Amino acid sequence: MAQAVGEPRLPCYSPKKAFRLLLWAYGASFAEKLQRERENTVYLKGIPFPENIQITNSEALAAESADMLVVATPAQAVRETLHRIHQTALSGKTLVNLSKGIEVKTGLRISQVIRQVHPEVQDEQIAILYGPSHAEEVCTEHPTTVVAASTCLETAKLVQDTFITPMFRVYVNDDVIGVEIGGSVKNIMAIAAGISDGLGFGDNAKAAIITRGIAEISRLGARLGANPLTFAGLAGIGDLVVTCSSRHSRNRYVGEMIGKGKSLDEIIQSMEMIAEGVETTRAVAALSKELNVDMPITQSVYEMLFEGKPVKQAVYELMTRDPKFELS
Ligand SMILES: NC(=O)C1=CN([C@@H]2O[C@H](COP(=O)(O)OP(=O)(O)OC[C@H]3O[C@@H](n4cnc5c(N)ncnc54)[C@H](O)[C@@H]3O)[C@@H](O)[C@H]2O)C=CC1
Ligand SMILES: O=C(CO)COP(=O)(O)O
Repeated sequence: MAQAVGEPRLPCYSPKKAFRLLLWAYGASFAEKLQRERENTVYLKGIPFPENIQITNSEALAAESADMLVVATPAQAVRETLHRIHQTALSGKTLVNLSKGIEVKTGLRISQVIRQVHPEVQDEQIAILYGPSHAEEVCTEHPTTVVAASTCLETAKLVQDTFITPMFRVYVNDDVIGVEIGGSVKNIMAIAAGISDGLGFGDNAKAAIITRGIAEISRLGARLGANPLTFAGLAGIGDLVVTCSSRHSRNRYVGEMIGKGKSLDEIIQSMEMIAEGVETTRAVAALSKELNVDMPITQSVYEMLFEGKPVKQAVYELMTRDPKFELS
């Protein structure tokens, strides 16, 4: 974009931080490819790695040499990945989770999975970094805001300090439950929003999904002990808006293809990347039943994805439920 004469120049490019980064990649051949090409041509083509990133396929090396570990595998793979790390490697270290989802086989949030696999890790060592942050925009330094949550504010602030740049603004929160529920359950709403797009519905329908979606997310969060205000924040409405409206969203894409009549299997086969909302729909549909929390959009997405309910029938059923009081 042309810059107007006299307009102050934005300090667009963040000063590089002096951290040494070791990226653990899944699969030896993928790790070698990344190290050789110095670029992730599969996921972020055209973005060269900064010089301070090295790649490894050794989880032992990655964990032992780090002061801070960042977990960013697909949610359902966090458990098996952490199992490969020896407990002594985590002593006194901060673990930052980016992975968004609820584990299907246990119904646990990712911080709970971390604690279950590594009981020696204390809650105070764990932080969650969530928010509206598509990698495609972060890596081109478009302004992005996220939230670092930990039960220990010092840990949240350490993560804030570590990740913040002029184009990547990090807030802190102590509501781990709210941040994890907001950032994970929004993926189900993104599938619903995509289905709406695939059916050719418009802005009214999208706004309805976002608004009734956050109501549903808040109900589940409140039942689990979250602070309701967190859902007005970056891992609540922020994450929800971006995922329901972005062209980068994989979950919205899955929904759009479902809305256009494709089967879930063929959509997933055709994708290189993970759409967390699919498995999280399974987990949250079960959790909402177990906890007796009314989550009609989640239930409907579950029926469309896994029980073959026709999309138009699902929309009709959602729209003709008993009339309700808005704030219930
Ligand atoms: N891409 C994005 O913009 C954002 C992603 N996230 C979250 O980060 C997590 C990862 O997302 P992406 O990097 O986008 O996914 P992706 O699908 O692009 O990459 C996932 C990575 O996990 C690896 N992987 C696959 N199976 C694995 C296994 N069994 N064990 C360990 N690693 C395995 C793959 O090799 C790949 O490098 C997800 O939970 C996502 O919701 C959060 C914020 C933004
Ligand atoms: O959580 C995300 C952005 O903040 C990624 O969402 P999608 O997986 O839907 O692309």
